[in-house]
Amino acid sequence: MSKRYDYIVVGAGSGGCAVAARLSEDRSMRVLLIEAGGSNRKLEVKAPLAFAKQFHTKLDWDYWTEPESSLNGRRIFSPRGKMLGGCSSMNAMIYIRGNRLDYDTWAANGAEGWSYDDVLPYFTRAERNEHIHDEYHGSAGPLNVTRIRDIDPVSSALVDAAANALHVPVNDDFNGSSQDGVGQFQVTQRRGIRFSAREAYLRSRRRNLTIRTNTLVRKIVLDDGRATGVEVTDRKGNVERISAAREVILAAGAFNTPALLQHSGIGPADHLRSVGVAPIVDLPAVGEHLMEHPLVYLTYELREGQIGLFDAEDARHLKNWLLRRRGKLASNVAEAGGHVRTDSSLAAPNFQVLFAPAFFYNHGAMAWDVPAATIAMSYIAPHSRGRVRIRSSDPTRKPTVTYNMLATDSEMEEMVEAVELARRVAAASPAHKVLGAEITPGVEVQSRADIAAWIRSSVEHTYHPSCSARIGSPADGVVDPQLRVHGVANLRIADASVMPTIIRGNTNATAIMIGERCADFVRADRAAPPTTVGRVSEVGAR
Ligand SMILES: Cc1cc2nc3c(=O)[nH]c(=O)nc-3n(C[C@H](O)[C@H](O)[C@H](O)COP(=O)(O)OP(=O)(O)OC[C@H]3O[C@@H](n4cnc5c(N)ncnc54)[C@H](O)[C@@H]3O)c2cc1C
Repeated sequence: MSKRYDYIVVGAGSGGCAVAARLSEDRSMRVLLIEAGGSNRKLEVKAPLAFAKQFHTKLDWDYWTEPESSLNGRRIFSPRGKMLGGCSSMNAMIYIRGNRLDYDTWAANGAEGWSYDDVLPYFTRAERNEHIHDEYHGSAGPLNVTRIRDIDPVSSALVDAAANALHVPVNDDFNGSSQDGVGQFQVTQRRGIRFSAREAYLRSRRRNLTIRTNTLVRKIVLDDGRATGVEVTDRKGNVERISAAREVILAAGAFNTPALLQHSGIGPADHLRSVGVAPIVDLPAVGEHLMEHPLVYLTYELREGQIGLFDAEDARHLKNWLLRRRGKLASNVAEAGGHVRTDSSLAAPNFQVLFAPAFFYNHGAMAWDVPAATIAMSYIAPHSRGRVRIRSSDPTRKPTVTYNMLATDSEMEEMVEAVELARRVAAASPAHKVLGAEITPGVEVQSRADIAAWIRSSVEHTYHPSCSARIGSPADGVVDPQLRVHGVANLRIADASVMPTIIRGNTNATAIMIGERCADFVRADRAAPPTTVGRVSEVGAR
């Protein structure tokens, strides 16, 4: 072992930046933050509109699922940020925390200390909201939250149409007393530029916080049931071991965190043996229970007089953004939307609707040659679960990912109803004044069976993989409510993989909240007096 730190945090994404920064507030603690990717100082990271230009580049882990059995065997592209800030440097910047019911359900099902009232102080501690100053928001935290300044008239028309067609309120704060309704999204930006977890937590350098980029963690080093460090490959390909005197904290995201555990011998023992990894802790839930939000895109041509973001790459818009940080390049594409129910008897919204004044289809990989808009429906209360499993003992190979998306009939029923609901919005006033012909699914797709077939052939996801190393008992979970990995001392997880079930919303704010909480759990354990670890026994029984 070459170097010693008190804490090693693996992964500088949403959760990892938060936990590393908070732990290093105590200047006597030496913290090492290790990131496989490099800098996030790139135009396609900073300019909000450009986020999809990162896909399939070196900023992206570029995951693809295994063939999905309910989706005609399609393999689904799943980008993941590989740079400082992780996915918060790649995402669409929507700031949503989910629904109160999500957290209260976590707590009711055994995640003690994770009710909405428990987590709210951590959301507000992390937040610096430029506009809203009430008991639901923070104004002194590191994460800047604002609204885009130049919302497109198409987005505003779709908000009004949704309120009219669906009889839901216009809501200017989905993170306040109610998540229901439609309106403009809050975003993690500052003055027209993306504000990732790196900008939030790593801007001021601390002598006791070391950040190593372009360094891949291969596995956790275990010694007699304890995590004592990590094994890494540096940018030159050298393999090195680094030790942690106190704890190792995994924050490598919902795909790579369970993969790292499995490479370290922590996971379903039979599977580990089958790929040549010696099991050390048989923990069957590692990599199981993966959840994601299925998403479909309804797209429409715009009527004459509307242009949306179609001309955003014109030089004058680039100039406007470069000089004034305003205009179309500051758009996060999904500028507005909200939370709705396909069945009014549901206890909470089951869909997030997203309005974009642009043609956004197949992850932005396709273009339409006249101005267009998108109404996307994200299924925020799904049931299906997938899994993440390493495919070999080689830590440089990506694991297999299977979402098992829309595996139940009831989920497909709700998706079909969501498509019908989106069409009601498109037909309502004032949307019908800005939207022209439907591009996808297209007017010929009308029966429920045809809509379901279209969904199977085109559904994607909302980029929110979660729950693959969830809080739960050793039988069906990976970590306890203080985020300690079962069966291994000095090892925690602080990223989206610990969510017991996926929240009804976008997952960046929650991953950051988890990082904030993890730091407090670590600090509380450090402050606690040492407890005995031995047990009494009869001398003769030894
Ligand atoms: C295209 C896209 C759009 C999205 N839009 C939104 C949105 O608008 N709003 C929202 O709230 N959420 C959005 N999300 C989701 C949200 O950003 C993520 O859920 C959140 O950032 C996940 O945080 P995390 O800490 O779990 O993981 P990540 O942020 O993914 O961090 C994991 C980090 O670990 C690093 N890492 C992984 N393996 C290793 C290893 N072996 N060694 C060293 N480092 C490693 C990775 O490179 C990465 O930096 C989006 C995501 C994407 C990809």
